[in-house]
Amino acid sequence: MDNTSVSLLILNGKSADNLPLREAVTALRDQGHQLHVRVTWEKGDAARYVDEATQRGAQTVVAAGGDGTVNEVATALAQVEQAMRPALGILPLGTANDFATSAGIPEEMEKALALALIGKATAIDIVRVNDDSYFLNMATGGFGTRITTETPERLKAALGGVSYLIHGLMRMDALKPDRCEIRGENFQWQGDALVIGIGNGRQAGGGQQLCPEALINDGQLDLRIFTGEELLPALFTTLTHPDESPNIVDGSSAWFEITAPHDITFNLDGEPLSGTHFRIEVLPSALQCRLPPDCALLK
Ligand SMILES: Nc1ncnc2c1ncn2[C@@H]1O[C@H](COP(=O)(O)OP(=O)(O)OP(=O)(O)O)[C@@H](O)[C@H]1O
Repeated sequence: MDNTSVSLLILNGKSADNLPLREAVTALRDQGHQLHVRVTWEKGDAARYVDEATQRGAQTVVAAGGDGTVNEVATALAQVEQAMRPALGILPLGTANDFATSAGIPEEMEKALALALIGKATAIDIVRVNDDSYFLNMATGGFGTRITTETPERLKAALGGVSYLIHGLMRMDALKPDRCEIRGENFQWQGDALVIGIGNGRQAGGGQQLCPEALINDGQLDLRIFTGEELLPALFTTLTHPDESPNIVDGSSAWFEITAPHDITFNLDGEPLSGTHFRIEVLPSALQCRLPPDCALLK
């Protein structure tokens, strides 16, 4: 890529007041990059800015925010005609940044922005759920009418690790195992599931490796089902001694179909989706993403 290429940076408004980012943008502009910055106010703004980027013929759209921002930008990019689709760059500015962290994106602002603008673009998979929902990193699902997909902001800031995972994925008091059937290529399972993790990427919930072997360019999804009655013992054994846990079922497939008599709520990189039937399907090599050369998520 040359310095005359056009890039558009979509910045989550929550992170707009960020001096290191301002300095990094200035530094890259001084190097000759045509970099437009757009700030979001609410859901839907990212998609509108991706439209603008496409109309400008931008080579790159940078998602500057957390996993939810990356998801919104990636979802919008996946719907752009392939020939016109800009590459995705990522600037981690969220609370958890699970995708960026596991992909090895630098935390330092200028390095991350340089990678997002001029790093080598690699084809990666994105995942479609039913007709029009997508995720790039991970879908986590469970039963319970009061399942929340968002941790209250202050709690999120105060808690890390497992506490965040538990609160972020689902509220303990609402979670109960329930019957479901999961099918994939050469995979069939029926039973009481407590939590279902389907990974294109590896980690969710602030650093928890739910699908530790997942790769984002292998055309496959990694599935991990937590069975058993209670989340805490299951999670504890899983996260500390995954090989010994009796409460885990693993699978791998390019698609999974999940059906249940009662509503399941899936958290798709932060976006909730409820229903009794889900078809979750990998779209191989659907996005070009600027990633570090030694990215652990690439095969
Ligand atoms: N100006 C804004 N203020 C508050 N929320 C916003 C704003 N602009 C967009 N959003 C919403 O923020 C959500 C995405 O937040 P994002 O995931 O980037 O941050 P985060 O929750 O801190 O990240 P992480 O999931 O990595 O912890 C989306 O639902 C988006 O619609």
